[in-house]
Amino acid sequence: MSMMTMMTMMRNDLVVFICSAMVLLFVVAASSNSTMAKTRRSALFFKWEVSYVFWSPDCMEGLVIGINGRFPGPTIRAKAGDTIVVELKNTLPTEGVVIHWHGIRQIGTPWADGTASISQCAINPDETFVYRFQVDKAGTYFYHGHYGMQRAAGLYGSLIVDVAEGEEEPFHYEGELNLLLSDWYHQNVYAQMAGLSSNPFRWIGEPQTLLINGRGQYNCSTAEQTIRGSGTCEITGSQCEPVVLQVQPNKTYRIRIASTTSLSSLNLAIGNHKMTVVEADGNYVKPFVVNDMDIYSGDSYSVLITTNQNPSLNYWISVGVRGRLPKTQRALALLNYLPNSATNLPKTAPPATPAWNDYTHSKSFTYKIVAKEGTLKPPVNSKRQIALLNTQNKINGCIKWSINNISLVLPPTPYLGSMRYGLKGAFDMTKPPEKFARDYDVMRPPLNPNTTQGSSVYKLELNSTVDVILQNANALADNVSEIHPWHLHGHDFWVLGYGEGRFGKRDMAKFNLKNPPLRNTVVVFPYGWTAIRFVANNPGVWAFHCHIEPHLHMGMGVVFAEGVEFVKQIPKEALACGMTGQMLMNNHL
Ligand SMILES: O=C1O[C@H]([C@@H](O)CO)C(O)=C1O
Repeated sequence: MSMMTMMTMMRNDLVVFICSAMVLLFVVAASSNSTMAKTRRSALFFKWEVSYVFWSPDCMEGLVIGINGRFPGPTIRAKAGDTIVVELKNTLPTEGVVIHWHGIRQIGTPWADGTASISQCAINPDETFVYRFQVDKAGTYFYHGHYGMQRAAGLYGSLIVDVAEGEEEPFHYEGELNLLLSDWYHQNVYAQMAGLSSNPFRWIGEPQTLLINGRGQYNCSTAEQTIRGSGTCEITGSQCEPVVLQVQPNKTYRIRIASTTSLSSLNLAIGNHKMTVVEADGNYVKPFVVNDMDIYSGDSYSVLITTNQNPSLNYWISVGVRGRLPKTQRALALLNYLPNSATNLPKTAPPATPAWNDYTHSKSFTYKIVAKEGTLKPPVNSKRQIALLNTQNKINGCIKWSINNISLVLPPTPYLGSMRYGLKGAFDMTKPPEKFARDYDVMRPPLNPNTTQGSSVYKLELNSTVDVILQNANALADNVSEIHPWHLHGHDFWVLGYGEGRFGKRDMAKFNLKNPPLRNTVVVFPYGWTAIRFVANNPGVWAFHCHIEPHLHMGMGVVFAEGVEFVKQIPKEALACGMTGQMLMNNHL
């Protein structure tokens, strides 16, 4: 099919749907065959425009990157097996954009992963790109910008996938609530990026505000007063109005929680209510009960709560910072037992966030996460073990993060196109290191802080089982080692284990092969290691990186690729830049 025909078809499809509504949602039954009645597949169409919007996420006006004039972006709700089609128009005046569908594996559609320089060319201003992919697995997901630091600029929203028609979740609930957590900076991301690349280095610092569903309250006296409406900010009816979750007494609710923070690791607790964790990153876990939970950037969870407390009261939902000395006021939302008024404030103070450096507490939560019975088990052996040491380093006096002494810089031609068409020189073709020096002391700052930059790729044998050991270390300053949540694109992985200090061969004996949780994001604790296993069975090129936005910007990531020769139907729009763009101009693709 020619490019023109394809574009015309796409346009014709959409012409039918264009109407005055900003977001169009059409459900098209794709199969009504009787044998498939239970697994009816639908296509859901969305028409989005990305633009700058003046918004007051925390009662202070700033500029966000919004979708269809709103922040956060619209929630997508689909059923497992559905195809999502997002026609994304970039109306940012002078910069490109892409959207990553976090947690969706993009099986067979690696070009729709939404990673600039990896899966596609950034969409130019005034141009449109059509993402078309299947959501194959029920769960709690989200989407976000994956170009520069556009996620931190507010380009994100929820993506919720229900079980396929006729199927049931393995737990029962009567109502559902959704909390998309994020952090917010008053400094714009362009100034943040410039600071991160400057010498002397300018760190972004802690966020001004934590947001719940895009709402927070900066400098509004105390958040408690804010909810009461007696703070220093004008709250009522505004964009920063606190979130109120309405519930009926004596029912079970599923709360979906996801974090798309730029920096902060979070802890969430609900006054008087225990939470039963049942899902993590779109995979069921063996249910366990907690009073509070940690959520790292890139994580998503579902918890069940039962509204069995005193029905004449309302309760606080409190979100605070973990792992870094908190300078940001905790965020509060209200669990509002109906028919109580939401102005009826809880009698007790919001639940306290555990001490920021109480890692024992964090570890005890993380270690409780194991797979629900019946979850796919990992292969017993792996074919290859890649050890990735993260260090904080310097290049020409600028601070970087490196993996095995390479700080990731992305090439101008997206890998997917350059590898698919075998273009030489599109990126650094040397093999990146699989190990780090035996005598590297992870407990001390690097002896030689200088590092190198690179764009090399870990090529994985298609369908092979790969183990990755994420090894944390001391940063540049003495006695500092930070939390890093690592996110893998294109796959779920099993978390085989965690440990303290430097990983050694003996630690393999302790790998959990019985019920390791399947996830797409996992934390590496300070001075610790985390081991994961996955099967490289999804042809494409996939980022694996720290989900802390400034850390990725400073080079904290690697690129995996498998079976790229089998990738089909990369839309030309995904290739229209760099060397693949030149080939298109010369009619060679
Ligand atoms: O990447 C980072 O840089 C700063 C600090 O290490 C240097 O100023 C910080 O806290 C980070 O997480």
